[in-house]
Amino acid sequence: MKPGVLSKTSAGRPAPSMPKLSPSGWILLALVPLLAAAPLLLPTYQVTLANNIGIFALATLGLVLLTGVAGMTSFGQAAFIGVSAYATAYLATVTAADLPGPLAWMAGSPLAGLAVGLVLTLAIATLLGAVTLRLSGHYLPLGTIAWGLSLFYLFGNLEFLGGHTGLSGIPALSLFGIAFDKAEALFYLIWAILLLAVVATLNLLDSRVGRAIRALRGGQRMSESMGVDSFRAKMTAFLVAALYAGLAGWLYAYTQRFVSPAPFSLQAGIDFLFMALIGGVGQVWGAVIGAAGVTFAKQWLQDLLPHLLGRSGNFEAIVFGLLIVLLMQHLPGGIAGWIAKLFERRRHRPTGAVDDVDLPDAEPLPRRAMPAKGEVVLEAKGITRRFGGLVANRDISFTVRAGEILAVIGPNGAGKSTLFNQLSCVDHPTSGEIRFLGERIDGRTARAMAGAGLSRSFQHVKLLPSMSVLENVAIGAHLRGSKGVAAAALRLDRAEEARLLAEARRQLVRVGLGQYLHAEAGSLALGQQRLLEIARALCADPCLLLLDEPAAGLRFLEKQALAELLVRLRSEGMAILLVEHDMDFVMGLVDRVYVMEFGERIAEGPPETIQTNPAVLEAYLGGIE
Ligand SMILES: Nc1ncnc2c1ncn2[C@@H]1O[C@H](COP(=O)(O)OP(=O)(O)OP(=O)(O)O)[C@@H](O)[C@H]1O
Repeated sequence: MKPGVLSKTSAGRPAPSMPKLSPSGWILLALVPLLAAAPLLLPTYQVTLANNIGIFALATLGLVLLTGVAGMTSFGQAAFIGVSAYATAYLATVTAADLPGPLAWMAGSPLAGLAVGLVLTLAIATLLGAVTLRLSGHYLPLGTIAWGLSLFYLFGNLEFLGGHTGLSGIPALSLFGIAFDKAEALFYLIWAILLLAVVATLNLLDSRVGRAIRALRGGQRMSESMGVDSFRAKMTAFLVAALYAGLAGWLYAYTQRFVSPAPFSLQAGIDFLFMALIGGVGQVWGAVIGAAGVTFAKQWLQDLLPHLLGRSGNFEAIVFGLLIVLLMQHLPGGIAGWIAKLFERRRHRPTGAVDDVDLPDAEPLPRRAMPAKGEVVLEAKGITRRFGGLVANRDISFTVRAGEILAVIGPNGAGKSTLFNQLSCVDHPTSGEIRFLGERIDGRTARAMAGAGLSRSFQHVKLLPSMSVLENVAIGAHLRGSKGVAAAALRLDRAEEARLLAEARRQLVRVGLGQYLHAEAGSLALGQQRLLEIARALCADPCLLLLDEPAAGLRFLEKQALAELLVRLRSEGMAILLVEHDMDFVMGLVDRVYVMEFGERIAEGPPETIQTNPAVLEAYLGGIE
């Protein structure tokens, strides 16, 4: 075993003697020699087809990230390719005299075409993203449709871009003295870029930023509460997708040596979505499979159908549509998803993220300064929350101190959830103040509070069921890392990533889930999922834990384990506030109880006095056993 590498014996499995190759590693190992030999063995016609597949796969890869992983549907991928292809074609065909003086050097330069194409694509994506990504629902798909349509007509109407006839006469690509004038030479360039993009995407998904992007599918309330900037994560996915489209556009211009508006139409944008869907939504290799599948299927239908149905109609589109419907019905995860299902023993990494390798024994992350035991951590001062005429919380005041557990109880509709939402900064009081470590926090965002040391769990468990337990918990440590997209794509984040995962493992061991690190989170029992949420909250290194009905749905032994954990956390100086229905659980555990009814306080004190308080017994109709 390598020094500095922990075996998985803590997870109950034997220590492997050498690092294992990931499934993607095996695919690459098999693919590289095949790709190296392909142009030498295949006829030029098929090499050209493979070049098209490579370019389509690059654009589809962006959609896999954007639509498959991050859950944002875009019809505009073809339009992004068009921007870059036109920029490349224009600069490749324009003469120096036609450009303004300082830009004259760009005429005929493929690298200038690449740079301008990428800059334009990213600038437009930034603008479009800024307008649509903050909006929920159908705004992004609609925005990309509008953008795809308008760009298509723009290309056709701009005189200097050749109008509907397009730009032709693009010279063969020549880079650093190497001529890419034949399909075979272009093949190596296209597939090298594609494989690099695949590896960069796999790396990105297997990182702190990648987890933030993948967490978008689990609902933003959860990820924002863990300190993830959802808008930034969306923008990252959007820009990476646009970057791949930009690269595809540059390659397209030099492969076809001619550009016109038709290949960048809305229809083409839809075709790219089909490629992503057929290949496998969320599967990085699905981009390659989808691009190849759709290209071959279209080719095959074009050859076959005229023989079967005659030459009078365009039947390919109809048969192709039917094939897609059938495929989606029978293989909703696409072809790559189906293959992954066949091969993977545990399907917990749909995006090809962290492989089942040992967790490095990393240096612990720095911890925040914790308040001294007894110090007031949270203070509610006269909180009132009105919904129109309804007063859900009226003049609520209490404190929670470091090393103390406070339970907020009350019958249904008492206003507990409303209070919890305000304390966790998801909602804000109509009047009154909330102070955290002495600072006023009402009005702040849940994300800001995650950074300040307030961490929470959810009444209805919010996790990413197809992600591993370890990765789910590592989302909690998001703010304790700082490496960005480039570092992740280039694998320069490994030391930090090791520390984040080691922290996630430490918290999982702490809550008693140490043997489930690599299990799919969705496969855990509800009680274990609640513990996972607590481990995720602890990963943020909080000084205040807000737990929303943590014992709901738990079996007796699970409740006992949870109570033991909370007692341990309290003894370590954690301030804990829990909203709970389960009286047995609360009374045996907490230091103080705050009882609400109809939005108001009816009692407050230690469990012993609360249990015999007449107002409380009355509120609970029948009393507490
Ligand atoms: N967004 C809202 N708009 C209008 N009324 C609301 C809203 N949220 C809560 N309420 C009302 O506020 C009151 C308190 O609701 P709340 O969900 O806080 O109670 P609770 O004690 O958490 O109940 P339960 O134990 O059933 O979850 C209820 O009458 C509820 O209908």
